[in-house]
Amino acid sequence: MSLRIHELAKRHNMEGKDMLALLKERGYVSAETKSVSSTVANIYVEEIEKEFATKVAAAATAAPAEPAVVKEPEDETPHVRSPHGAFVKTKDDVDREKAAAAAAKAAALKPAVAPAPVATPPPLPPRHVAPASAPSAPRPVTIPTAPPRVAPPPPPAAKAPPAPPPLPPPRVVAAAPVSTPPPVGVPAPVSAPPVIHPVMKAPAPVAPPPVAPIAPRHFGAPPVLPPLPGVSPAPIAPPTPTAAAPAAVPPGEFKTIHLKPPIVVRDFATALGLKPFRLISELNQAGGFASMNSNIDEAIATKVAEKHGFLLEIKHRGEPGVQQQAQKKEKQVEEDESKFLVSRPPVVCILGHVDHGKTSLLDAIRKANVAAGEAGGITQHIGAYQIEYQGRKITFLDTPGHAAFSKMRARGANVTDIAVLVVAADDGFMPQTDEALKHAQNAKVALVVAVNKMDVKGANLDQVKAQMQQRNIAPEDWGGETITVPVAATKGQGIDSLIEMILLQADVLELKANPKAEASGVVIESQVDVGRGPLATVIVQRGTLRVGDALVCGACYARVRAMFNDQGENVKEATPAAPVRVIGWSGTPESGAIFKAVKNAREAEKLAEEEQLRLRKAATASDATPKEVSVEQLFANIAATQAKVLKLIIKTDVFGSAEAVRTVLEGIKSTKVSLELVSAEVGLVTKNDVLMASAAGATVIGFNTKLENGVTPLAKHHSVRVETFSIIYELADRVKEMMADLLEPDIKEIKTGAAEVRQVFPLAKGFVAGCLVTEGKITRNASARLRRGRELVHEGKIATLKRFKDDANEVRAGLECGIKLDDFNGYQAGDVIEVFEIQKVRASL
Ligand SMILES: Nc1nc2c(ncn2[C@@H]2O[C@H](COP(=O)(O)OP(=O)(O)OP(=O)(O)O)[C@@H](O)[C@H]2O)c(=O)[nH]1
Repeated sequence: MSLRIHELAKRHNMEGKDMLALLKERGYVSAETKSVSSTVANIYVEEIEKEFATKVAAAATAAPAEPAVVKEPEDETPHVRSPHGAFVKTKDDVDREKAAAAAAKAAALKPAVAPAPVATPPPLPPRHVAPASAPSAPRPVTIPTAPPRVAPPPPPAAKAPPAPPPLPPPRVVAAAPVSTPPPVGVPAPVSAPPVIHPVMKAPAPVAPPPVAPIAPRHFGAPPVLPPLPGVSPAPIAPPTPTAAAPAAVPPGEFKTIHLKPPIVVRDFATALGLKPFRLISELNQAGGFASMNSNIDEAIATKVAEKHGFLLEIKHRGEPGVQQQAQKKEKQVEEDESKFLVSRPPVVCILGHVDHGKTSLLDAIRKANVAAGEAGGITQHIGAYQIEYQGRKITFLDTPGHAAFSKMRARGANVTDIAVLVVAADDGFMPQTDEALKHAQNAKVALVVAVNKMDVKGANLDQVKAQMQQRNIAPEDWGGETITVPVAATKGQGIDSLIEMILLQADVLELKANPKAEASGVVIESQVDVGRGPLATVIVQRGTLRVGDALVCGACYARVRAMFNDQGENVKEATPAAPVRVIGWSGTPESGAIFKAVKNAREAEKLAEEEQLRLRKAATASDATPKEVSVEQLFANIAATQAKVLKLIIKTDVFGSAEAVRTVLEGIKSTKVSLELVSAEVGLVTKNDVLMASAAGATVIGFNTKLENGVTPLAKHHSVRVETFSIIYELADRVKEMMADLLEPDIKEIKTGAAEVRQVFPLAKGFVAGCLVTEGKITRNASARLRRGRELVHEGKIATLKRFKDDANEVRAGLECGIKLDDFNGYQAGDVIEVFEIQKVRASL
């Protein structure tokens, strides 16, 4: 809401430009505002209205006290202060003046103020500034000090003392400019405008201090700020507290105010002791648009604060003070939490080289547990399980063994407290043993080495220990710190002591968690279950996870519908280190991802959506980023687009397998054929996968998963290849074959036989070579070449093959035969005729 300046002026019988000047002075419009058709905000319109109303009221109440004015003829200008501090007169004032002047005239018998201007009709609006071009225009200003020129000689006042002397000199000075047009506006109007007031701004040098004492009598209460130059503000009007506060602070006496970003107009105004609208006006003048809840730029806020006599200190988050406070708070939380910390079971993972016995060891441990009396439930593979040994629990991550799972293993090591490194006693350290050791060391987890297969021939514990020493993980009995346990997994030997050592290590680590905290933990693996939807096995690291909790995990969220332990039992809650399979996810969260419980499902969904958005943005941004391409790269890219592509849709049983397959496929390198994963998801191979493959020209690969009903006929109908595997090596080999099949086959020459020319026989037409077959067999119509020593003399086909006089289809090694090659006749004894077949073989990658 706003009002045009000229409209506002009209309401108050003012000229537009006067109103504009007034508004500018108040800071209600920008100093740059030039046009009266500009608008002024409603909030200021109201201020102006209030102000003018106050003045009218003040003037009205001041009227009865007026006689005093009569006694002060020198002060012909009973003043009301204009909204901007200038002196103005009300109609009553003018009437009183007239009466007073007449009385004075009569008394003083002195030629006085000319009545002429008074008579001049047009009720001059507020102006005292007469344009130079219109000197004849009726002027509201009369000069009391120079009356004789105009005034008709009035009858001399008998009793009046000489009147003029009391006139204060400034008034005379003030009068002078009247003849000069622009800067007039002098506070001495005798002739009066009928209405409230014109704006009469006293020029600085003119406005005299003597005026001051008079003013309050007629004063409303101008809420005005800047004290007029030359006019002491104090006696004129008690400034409003808000307006006065900033101006009251003398320079050098700055008070400091502390604010935290963002600096909001409302708060900032409160801190400065300003009314918000004043602050808004100042900010608007400084450029830009501010509203009550706008944030203010820190630099501008600092300046504004200084202007009002304050030093603004902005405390950013992360600044020492804030950080210290945060740390203190964190420490406090920790201290509070330490009260609730209780011992928790260790989380253990088993790492090692292929076939060194990880699975056997896990089985042996599980069996030991079963033997210890935990029997009953049918254990389920959920990626992790818990055993209880002598009343203490241990969580084992059931990690897969192949190198392809190294990514998951690496994450596994990060979730765990203790890594058991399995080393076969006969093989010793192998490449994957070192890789696993690296993961464990990077994850800074405690290490226990299980030297397995101690029962096999060739087991050499000392050799393994020596290798450990070389790797700076010397065993305890060799002066090092690494707990080393010899075991034979398949025979169950040493398993108890391995578990005891794990528990000992756990004691050393003093593993604790707060079961009362909000639940958080790590996803071990996830999959899609037909009927139950996405499932994820998680390990709770902190707090207690309960059915009904809302979880967020990256771009996925869940409301825990149900939870199952590794025995397949329905559980209502999971405490720290407990592995549980959670149902109720929106998708399949990634292995190794962190989940945490949040306030409610809505919050979880919101956070997950934000993450999805972030990921999408990141993907778009990376796609959009222009990359510098060299000419070589350009050609390489062109070649790449021409290269053959094998498109695959992968479906696996669990998320970890999908990653493993992906890793294996990434390992297939070829410059001729590239691989493109259209998708890699968890679940059954569905008809939808087939349709997608048909559209994309892809092949569907299932790993450890089955086909949905109807997939096979649909695939046949759409000529889509669907293949399933349960062994990852076979999958990799088959994919390599498929890739190679996309290439033109290589042509291979296979020598099938050779014959030596012994004698040359003339025929009716040409010659025939009498040969002895020296190797393989010679076949009619086979491709052949004739060599003489190293020289290739002729290449053609076996046109005629005779055994004695009869035609033969083939003649085997050790037999004699007659051979005629096409129309060749230049045989010589000793020549060798080689026979070969051309075969197309699968191209190499
Ligand atoms: N003699 C003997 N054989 C063992 C022992 N432990 C494992 N094996 C055998 O070693 C082979 C590999 O064992 P796994 O437990 O499958 O080895 P892994 O490390 O899990 O293998 P991946 O899962 O392929 O990495 C199997 O044939 C086991 O029977 C042991 O202590 N003694």
